[in-house]
Amino acid sequence: MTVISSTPTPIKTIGLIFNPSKIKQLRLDRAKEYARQCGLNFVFIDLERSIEEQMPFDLIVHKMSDIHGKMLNGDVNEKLKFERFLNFCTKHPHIKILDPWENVKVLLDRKSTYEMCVHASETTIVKNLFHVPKSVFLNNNQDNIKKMNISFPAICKRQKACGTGESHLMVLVPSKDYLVELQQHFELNEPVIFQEFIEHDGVLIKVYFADGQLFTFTRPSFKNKFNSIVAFNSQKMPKSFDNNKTSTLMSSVINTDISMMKNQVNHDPLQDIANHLQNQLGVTMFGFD
Ligand SMILES: Nc1ncnc2c1ncn2[C@@H]1O[C@H](COP(=O)(O)OP(=O)(O)OP(=O)(O)O)[C@@H](O)[C@H]1O
Repeated sequence: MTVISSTPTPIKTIGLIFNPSKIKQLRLDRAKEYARQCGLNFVFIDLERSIEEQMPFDLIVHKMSDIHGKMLNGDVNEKLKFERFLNFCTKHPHIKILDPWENVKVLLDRKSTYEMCVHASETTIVKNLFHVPKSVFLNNNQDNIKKMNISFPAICKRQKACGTGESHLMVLVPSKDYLVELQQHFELNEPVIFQEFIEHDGVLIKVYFADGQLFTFTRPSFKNKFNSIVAFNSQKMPKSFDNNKTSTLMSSVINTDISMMKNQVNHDPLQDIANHLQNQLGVTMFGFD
């Protein structure tokens, strides 16, 4: 008699720290079943109680920046959760964290992210591999604003990259004449960044990078010309080229053009850029446009 024994797939436990809206948005509940088939056990970590009691974990994936943002806004409960997470990481250095808070925190600020990206662009083996739009940082949206050495159109963003809803509210500025209108969109003493608008014919390539693997998506974006101030939420950009979902400021190319564009995406330089950024930023999962 022949006995065939099938070796069970080794199960690794991944602890996930995401707020309920992110779990919904990323459909992590549904991903649980798929993960199981891949030998992964997804566990949603509850930061309201001891993380040790919820062990074991082989890896923890988190979006602590959301909790950090609320903590900075004075939420005491979120502060406790944040501290619980940091203490846990210190006490259990053998558990891999995606990504360590030390490395993630640099990305909370658009200025430090910008500086790292500029540094990466200047030190790449292949020079001119990527271009970081020229940017000027100001402590508020009116100081020296007319004198800044930047060409228009430009885009004005908050220096804080995440943590609050406002971090994602941005404004397109067609020319210097419109700078006065920014007061309606930003608090007077809010640090901002003015960045030159890079014409991209209304089409963006979103690149997501996870542990060496590249995923690209084509998304609608702003047309090259706009004649008034445009305030928008970067989290609510349309995901498809459907004419009904894009505004008149957005491109509305037809399906055949999109598939042509997708085919034209050259993955090799993108992979090089992602590798360089990963070395520079020290994070495993990130995205860029
Ligand atoms: N310098 C620029 N030139 C042209 N378009 C830009 C520029 N900066 C941003 N955009 C447009 O605004 C969108 C959002 O900007 P950006 O990607 O910088 O925000 P983010 O901080 O990465 O996003 P989020 O707020 O969602 O985290 C881009 O996807 C692009 O459509």
